[in-house]
Amino acid sequence: MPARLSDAFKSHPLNLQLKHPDFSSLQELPDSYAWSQNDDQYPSSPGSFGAEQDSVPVIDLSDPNALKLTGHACRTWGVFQVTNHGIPSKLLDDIESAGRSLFSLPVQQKLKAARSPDGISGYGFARISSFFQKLMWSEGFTIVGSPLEHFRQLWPQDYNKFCNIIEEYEKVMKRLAGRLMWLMLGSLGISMEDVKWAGPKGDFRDASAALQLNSYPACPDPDRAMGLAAHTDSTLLTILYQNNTSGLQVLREGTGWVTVPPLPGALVVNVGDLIHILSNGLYPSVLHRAVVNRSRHRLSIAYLYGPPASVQISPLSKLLGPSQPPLYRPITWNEYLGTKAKHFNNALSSVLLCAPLNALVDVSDHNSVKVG
Ligand SMILES: C=C1C[C@]23C[C@H]1CC[C@H]2[C@@]12CCC[C@@](C)(C(=O)O1)[C@H]2[C@@H]3C(=O)O
Ligand SMILES: O=C(O)CCC(=O)C(=O)O
Ligand SMILES: [Fe+2]
Repeated sequence: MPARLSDAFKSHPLNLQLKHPDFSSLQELPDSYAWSQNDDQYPSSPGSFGAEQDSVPVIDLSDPNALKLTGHACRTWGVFQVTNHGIPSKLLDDIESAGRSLFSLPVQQKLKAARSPDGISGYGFARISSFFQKLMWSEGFTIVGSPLEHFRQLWPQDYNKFCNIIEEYEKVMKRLAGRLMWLMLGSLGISMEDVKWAGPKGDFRDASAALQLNSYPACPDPDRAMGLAAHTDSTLLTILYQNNTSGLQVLREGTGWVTVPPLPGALVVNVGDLIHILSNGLYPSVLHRAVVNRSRHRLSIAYLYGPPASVQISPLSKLLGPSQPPLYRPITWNEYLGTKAKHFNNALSSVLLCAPLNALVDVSDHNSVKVG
């Protein structure tokens, strides 16, 4: 029986089944949602006001320099936005309205499609909620494999229409993700023969993925609430569509939290932990979070892209040499998700092989490998 992404959490069930609130009925922030500095170990936003030059790179995929620009963005930021990506704006509108329709269903209806404690798909709080004392001001819906059964529960009449949108969205995102993989890896001098699991056509045919719909309702006390706590994605890369409301922030060394502004038609691409491992730390995964605001409902749709579930991911041999020993041990995607479920933001260091001394210090501004 080959490994399946949907089984990733079978041996890591979540013990807390949280009660789901009706956000719109809350006029005040309940204490269970009020975060203080201690609830999040990361610096709060000093911001980068006016620092025009310190903004997340935007890459036009039709630019002849896209390969170089992508490599540079991955080394220095771990995140960038792409334009001219070829995803039809109608499809982005459709997935946004599907998300809107889902989250505006009555709580009782949404709970019919609740994620089970050891499952990956369904409605609920973000999985990482279990690592925090306070609740996050958000709800999510995760799709791995067919959403048919859950959608039948949510929309007994219209489930087909929504299934078709998801299917189409996953199809085009898979293609874009493969293209982005080659821009990222190509920039490191990696080609098809170096990545056997990319398949005979190099199209990452057997890649797996999860689709995460995130909803952040308007919040009566946004400065004390957290939409989605700081994390890195346990993926090769993540392609994020955000509606016209800002909230995504990335942690930039030396600057603090930098907002990734929604640009009409653009998509955000994050470097995930598995590219961090593949690139032997040359492309560090980016720590990011979502904040909320007082007046606007925010939606985001994350396409979480990973390798075929049973492939062992390890630093690419072309990137290794006598002075570049492998920093990480081989690990499959499922195994990594299990590690994340146990160690959360220390998952990457738990895969670290004995660290050479020069990896413990900053070797350059942004290429440092953090331990612990
Ligand atoms: C394939 C994935 C990646 C997961 C777990 C599993 C399905 C849902 C993903 C997310 C989506 C929301 C943030 C995150 C941190 C979470 O809580 O659930 C992600 C997590 C990860 O990137 O670790
Ligand atoms: O909503 C956002 O902007 C971030 C979502 C995210 O980080 C995720 O789904 O992994
Ligand atoms: Fe994320």
